[in-house]
Amino acid sequence: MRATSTRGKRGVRAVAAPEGPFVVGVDSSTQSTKALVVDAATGQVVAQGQAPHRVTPGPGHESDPEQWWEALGAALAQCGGAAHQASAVSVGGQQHGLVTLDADGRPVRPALLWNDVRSAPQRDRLVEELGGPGEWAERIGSVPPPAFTVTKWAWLREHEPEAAAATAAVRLPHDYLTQRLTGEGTTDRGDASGTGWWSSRTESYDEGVLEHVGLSPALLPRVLGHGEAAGTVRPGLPLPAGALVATGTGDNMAAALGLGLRPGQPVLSLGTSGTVYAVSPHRPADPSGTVSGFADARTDWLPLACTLNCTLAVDRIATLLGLHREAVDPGGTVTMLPFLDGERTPQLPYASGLLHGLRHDSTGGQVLQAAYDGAVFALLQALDKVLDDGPGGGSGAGSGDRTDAGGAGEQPLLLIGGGAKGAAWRDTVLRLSGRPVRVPRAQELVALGAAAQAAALLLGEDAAAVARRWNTTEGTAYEAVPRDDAALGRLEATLTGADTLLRRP
Ligand SMILES: Nc1ncnc2c1ncn2[C@@H]1O[C@H](COP(=O)(O)OP(=O)(O)O)[C@@H](O)[C@H]1O
Ligand SMILES: O=C(CO)[C@@H](O)[C@H](O)COP(=O)(O)O
Repeated sequence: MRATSTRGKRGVRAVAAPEGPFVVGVDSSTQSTKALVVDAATGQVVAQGQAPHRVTPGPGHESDPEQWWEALGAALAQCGGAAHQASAVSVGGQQHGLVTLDADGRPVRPALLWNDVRSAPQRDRLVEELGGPGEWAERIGSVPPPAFTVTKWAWLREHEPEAAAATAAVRLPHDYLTQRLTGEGTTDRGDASGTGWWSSRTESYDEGVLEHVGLSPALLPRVLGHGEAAGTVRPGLPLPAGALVATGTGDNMAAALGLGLRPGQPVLSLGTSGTVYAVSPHRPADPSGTVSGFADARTDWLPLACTLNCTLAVDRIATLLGLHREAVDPGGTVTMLPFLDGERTPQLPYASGLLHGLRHDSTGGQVLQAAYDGAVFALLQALDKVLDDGPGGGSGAGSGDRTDAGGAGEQPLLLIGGGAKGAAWRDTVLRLSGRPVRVPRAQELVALGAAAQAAALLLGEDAAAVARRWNTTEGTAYEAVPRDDAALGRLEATLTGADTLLRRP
């Protein structure tokens, strides 16, 4: 396959002396916090740091929010003096997590994370009790999967009523960190749209849903408008006191900003979660529940499908096989559905991993390749639905802001997230999608998007325009290869054939 490198005049890897001012972008995601100090003029990353998070193993996935705050301090400390010169900061964070705070602003219990599927029974009940999938899609914009905050709050009330009763404030991960910086309870429309209690129809909290789950709106943060400031950094924190704090947003919305996405441009992100999404001028409302109808961090929409099993699941299979993650072999008849955490796309919260088609001559490398194939297959199955979403029959249809790269079928998939660094991931996406792929050279697109949001607030610009000015999509382009329809057919047949097994609680 042929690869070509694209390079703009002022790429994010420019080596010229920074012009300033400096801004800080933060990605507080599932596995770690990453902080970038960025030159607002050029997008050049002048310093960066990263510190890990602990996630509980087992049926539930939880993390202590205090630990995210400590990780943010550690990541900023690694940035050295540059962080102390920052004039603005913004925080992108993993979506959906339920952070419950007491009257003193301290966590009542660890946060329930997006990939914790224990709330699947509460989810099923909520969808039924409030009018069914069609009503949820029309009213909220999404049929909530067990990832959404509303299902986690329902789980908490049922399983730990004393923790729910002690809760004086409910926050999302990025809200929690923003509040630690500013002292103010704020959020943005992008992250709010993943709670299940923010209506994309009215663009406000849905009091009917909140009443149904016994949550007072007074416990929720104020939803800031696009471009509004969340506040300023308080004294005594690991950033300059008085620096501006932008709204922040969910990690996928931040990456969309970081790429300066135009409507219709598809993105495939390979991290703890796998996601496929595109910016759209149309409000999504998918009653099948495959596409979450998120708002983006500006004034558009972000139809998105998300899998629970992506890089961590494939790395786990590699470890079980005793293989390096790149040690894949082509060919063979093995199929794997690597649903180690249950799955959200397809909607199989009770599923576990499934291996099929083993023969005497199957190699370990083929089994590993099958894990990559299964993870990518789940994402690609949802991609067409993501791109078809909206009344115009395509996420870019009717938009004056449409990319000039031609029809949706010809658009390269932008491949981002930690997995985009790996050849096995990239080759699997090329082989199963049949699409051209582009891997931006800039690697931390969530943190870069948050930095663009901070720069936009500081300079009075639009955040996506800032990212475009920074040339963040510059990178290596890979030509399309013929799609491996045989492998896709085997996966489809395994998924259909094992349906009963995969649905069993
Ligand atoms: N060189 C690499 N090749 C392939 N995968 C990689 C490489 N480096 C990191 N990863 C993968 O990236 C994942 C982390 O991606 P990231 O987007 O940072 O996750 P998250 O934002 O969910 O915390 C790890 O689980 C790991 O499997
Ligand atoms: O649940 C979703 C999106 O709906 C996830 O994409 C989370 O936002 C977690 O992201 P990562 O930590 O994997 O980046």
